[in-house]
Amino acid sequence: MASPPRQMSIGMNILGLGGHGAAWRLAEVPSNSLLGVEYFQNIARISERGTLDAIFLADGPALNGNVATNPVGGLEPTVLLTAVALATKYIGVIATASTTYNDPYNLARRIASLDHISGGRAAWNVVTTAGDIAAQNFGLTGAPLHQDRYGRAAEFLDIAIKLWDSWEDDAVINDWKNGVFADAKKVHTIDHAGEHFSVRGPLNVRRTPQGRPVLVQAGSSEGGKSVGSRYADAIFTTQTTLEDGQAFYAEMRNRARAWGRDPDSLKIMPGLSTVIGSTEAEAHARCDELDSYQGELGLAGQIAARIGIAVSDLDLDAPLPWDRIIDVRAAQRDANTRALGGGSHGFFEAQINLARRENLTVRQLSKRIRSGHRLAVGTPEQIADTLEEWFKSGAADGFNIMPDMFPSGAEIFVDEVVPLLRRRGIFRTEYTGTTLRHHLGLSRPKSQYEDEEDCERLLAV
Ligand SMILES: Cc1cc2nc3c(=O)[nH]c(=O)nc-3n(C[C@H](O)[C@H](O)[C@H](O)COP(=O)(O)O)c2cc1C
Repeated sequence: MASPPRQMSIGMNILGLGGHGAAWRLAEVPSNSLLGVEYFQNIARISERGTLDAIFLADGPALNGNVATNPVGGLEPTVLLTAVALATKYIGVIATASTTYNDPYNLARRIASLDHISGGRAAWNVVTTAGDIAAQNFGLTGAPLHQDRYGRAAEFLDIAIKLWDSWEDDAVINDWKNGVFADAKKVHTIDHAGEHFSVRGPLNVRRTPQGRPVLVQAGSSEGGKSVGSRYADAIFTTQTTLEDGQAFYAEMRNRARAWGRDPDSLKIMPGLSTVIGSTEAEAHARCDELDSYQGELGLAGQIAARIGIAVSDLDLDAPLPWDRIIDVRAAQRDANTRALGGGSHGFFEAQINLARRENLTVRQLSKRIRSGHRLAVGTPEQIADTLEEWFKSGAADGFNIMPDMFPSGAEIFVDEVVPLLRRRGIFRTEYTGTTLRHHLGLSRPKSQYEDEEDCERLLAV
């Protein structure tokens, strides 16, 4: 029987009041909407109307960014997404949480709770959290070294998966007449003793509707790619050119294969920042208006922050200072330094690759990147074209969309772009399941302890 046509996955990344740093200046809603749930529930309903796979919340345990010029900060994602899940029925909810500044038991429990409450729509975007500001909220002077962060992340994920598996699916018997609630042999301690953690288990939350919540991973350094290809169900990434997208996509599938995984079990979802207008001129006018609030230095400042060079050291009309860039990259690659303040290699590479491939000046580069991701400014057809191109040319299985402003940017995408993707046969016209794993085309994993049980049962024969 012919397999169903390959369909792309789409997440809606709710970055504050919009993916553009100046969104709050033209805000369609008051900035204190970020402290309520209605704003996020509304965007989730719009996204669900467009049969998107999930909404996504980035996060970090620090007040990052300049509070003098931006409404930075925000509600904690797992708490907020619980309220969003209750206001929706199908759309997935992806919460970002750090492996560096959490402990496995509590975080595994929180995400499992969200999966039960949402009826199997929860995902955890696994980050190790770059930057020194967060570190200083947890008794450290600076971000731990890259390889230390990812070493901890790998062990953290091992534990979280064991905890989520610690109740077998048929552990609960609920025989109230005879007073037997569960088969205790099917609720397992995990007895983990490792370099960073020791955790007894079991989890005090039963196995979730998805078996395990979906694991998303964001971080494209060597460590990030290793952890992502080994554990993640989906990768949120940031390539800015089609060539780099294709290279990353192929590399991650090969890495997954090397871990003994089916490469189709790993969905690659690059970010895309969008500014959409009914005409190209209208889209650019909308973008220029937003840009005018940030000014060229403000836009260049975002580039500077991600490459670890002061904006005052950049000449807007010149290319990036490649000699300095090479030094930063060398320091970054030196496992014993904390170049970029421990910042993201992924964002660093994404920016310099675009600048180098197209020989862009700083000013030109700053017009092509928003929130660290590739920026598409144009009509709904042009947005659908670039999504289709990346999807069909081996650069993406889906995308994490970051509209310039909410809610209008989400509405335009859902009402104007989604119908085009459907007509092209590359996106769903309706939900055919109720869990996020189903939407993403992922199977429901068995508990690792079932295998053990099966082995013991077989041995006992
Ligand atoms: C696409 C993308 C999204 C990210 N989102 C977050 C985030 O929401 N919160 C966070 O603390 N780190 C985020 N990061 C950074 C990494 O997860 C992590 O902090 C890591 O240290 C740096 O990433 P790297 O592996 O690219 O160097 C993101 C990185 C990428 C590439």
